[in-house]
Amino acid sequence: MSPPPSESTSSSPLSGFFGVFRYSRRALGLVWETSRWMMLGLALCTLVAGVLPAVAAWVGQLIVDGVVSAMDAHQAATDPNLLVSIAPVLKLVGIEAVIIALIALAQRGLSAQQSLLRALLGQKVNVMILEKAGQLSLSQFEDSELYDQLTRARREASTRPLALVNKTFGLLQNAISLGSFGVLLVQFSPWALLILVAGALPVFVSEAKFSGDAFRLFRWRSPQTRMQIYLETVLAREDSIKEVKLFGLEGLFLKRYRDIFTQLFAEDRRLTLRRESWGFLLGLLGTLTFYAAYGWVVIETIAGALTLGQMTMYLMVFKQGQAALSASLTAISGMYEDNLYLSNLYEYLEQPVEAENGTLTQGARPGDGLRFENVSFSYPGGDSVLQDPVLHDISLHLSPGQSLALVGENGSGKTTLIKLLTRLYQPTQGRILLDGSDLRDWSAQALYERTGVIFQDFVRYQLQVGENLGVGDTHAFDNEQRWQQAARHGMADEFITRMGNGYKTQLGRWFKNGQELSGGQWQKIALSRAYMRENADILVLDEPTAAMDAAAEAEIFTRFREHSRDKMAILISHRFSTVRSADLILVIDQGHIIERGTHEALLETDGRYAKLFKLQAAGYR
Ligand SMILES: Nc1ncnc2c1ncn2[C@@H]1O[C@H](COP(=O)(O)OP(=O)(O)OP(=O)(O)O)[C@@H](O)[C@H]1O
Repeated sequence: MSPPPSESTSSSPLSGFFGVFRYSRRALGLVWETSRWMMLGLALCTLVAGVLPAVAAWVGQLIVDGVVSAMDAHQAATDPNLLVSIAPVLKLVGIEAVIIALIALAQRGLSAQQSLLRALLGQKVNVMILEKAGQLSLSQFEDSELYDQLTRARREASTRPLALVNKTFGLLQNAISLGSFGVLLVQFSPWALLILVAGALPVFVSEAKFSGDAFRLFRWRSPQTRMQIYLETVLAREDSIKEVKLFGLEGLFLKRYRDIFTQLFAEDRRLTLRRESWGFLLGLLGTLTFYAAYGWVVIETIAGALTLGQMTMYLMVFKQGQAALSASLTAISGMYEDNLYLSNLYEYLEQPVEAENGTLTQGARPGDGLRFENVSFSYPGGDSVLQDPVLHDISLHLSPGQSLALVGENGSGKTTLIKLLTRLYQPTQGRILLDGSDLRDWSAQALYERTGVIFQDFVRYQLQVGENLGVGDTHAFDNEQRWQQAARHGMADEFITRMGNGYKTQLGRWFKNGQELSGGQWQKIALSRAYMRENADILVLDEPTAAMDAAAEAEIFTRFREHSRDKMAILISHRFSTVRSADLILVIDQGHIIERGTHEALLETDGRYAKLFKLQAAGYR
């Protein structure tokens, strides 16, 4: 593993400072879209909580000076009336109490709105992230950098945008307070204001720098964090725990998990210690300036230049001013981190999506079927440029009513061919035509509706049995009649009706009363899911019966042939018993078609197919 990026690459604190506001506008926009009323409420509470502390300090001065002059008047009076002397001061105390109550109200209002917004905004950002995920192509998903961005974005989706908004408002509130304190302080001396600001500046510079370092660290080590998340999943999920236990992998994986943590923690500790020590040293400067100003105010009061009330007010203003300033600086450095998070989020959200140009819902030559014309393909990314293409110069034609079987060793490219045919990837060379028109020109919707595919690694949804079928056709997701019809075709109805809740039985172990199915039963579910596509005329089964018993397999194919009589059927199988009846068999070897023909013709040729067939047949004898 390479070391973390050197600190020399960090941006200057000044550009960091201006960069701090880069995403504030977008974060505010997000809040505005989420709830206008709450945003206005936040602004109002911020204003109130910002202005009133200075007003309270000013009223405080009036009270102290009022008390002093009331005391003098009371002593000098020949006929002292206590009520008359204290009435004006008591009125001021009452006003001060109301102001403090208003500040408390504004702060409660802020925290109530913030906590409601946190939930709403978290949900909104998560939905945005997931919607975007739905638009990405398969190859984008397989790009590890994009996947990192997605993981990082999801990890802090519910907190960061609101944190940025809160800090922006907090900053605004403190800026208003500081401004109003400034108005009071300037009357004492403009230098006092300057001292206050200068004392706090070094802390800000160091905070801006360290937050930048923290984020770069966070970004740099995202692959390790992902490995940790992955190990957590493997060690704590029911679908992997069986193998982990039997192979005794707990110790091995836990060690790896701990090692990653130890390494990451060492970096964290280093950064935290540096950040806090610098923070303390530079913070001392702030304290020093505060006490210097304190001394100054005291001297001026003793010298008679300030009244007691003014002294109290200035000390309060100094104290609160400094608190507001350091809160602003912490907010700014926090905003810097939030900004870096948001930059990652928007980088992800703004990933270009492959334009969907196709609009065709009908081909140029309806009924022509599928054609591959000199198709070659390499997987994007990685070292694939240096690698041989996964498919070379593939040409084939399949008419409606015909069946095609693909045979070949593991990794020869059979599934890849299906991925191209379903437009999950685009050919690197050549083209694929459906009814005489390039697949690229077809509308995605029309294409998906015409194809029913079951991949080897079909998804086992932790939903009800019926819904596991319903996902095959979103228009009929809840349609129980259609579930039953599809299940009968896929031979799943028999075991489904025997289950406790029939089609409403929950599958998987994630939820209460969830039932687990056998491998073959899951395959029957997947197969039935493909049959949900009533209008599909291209049916593709990639190893659909590998986990089924021989009787079920034979029955499945009899039904499949009946169902696909006038359709295009494509079958991938390592079992020759299922392959032999196909109208056309292609033998693929390292991405090349090396033989093609019917079962009988291929046996006659006595090539690779004949050899493999005889090998398998011998195994059964
Ligand atoms: N997403 C991917 N990215 C990069 N390479 C891939 C990807 N998927 C498959 N490959 C590579 O492409 C080649 C063909 O894989 P493919 O899955 O098409 O084989 P297959 O013939 O279906 O194999 P099997 O019989 O084992 O299912 C393999 O060498 C594999 O390593």
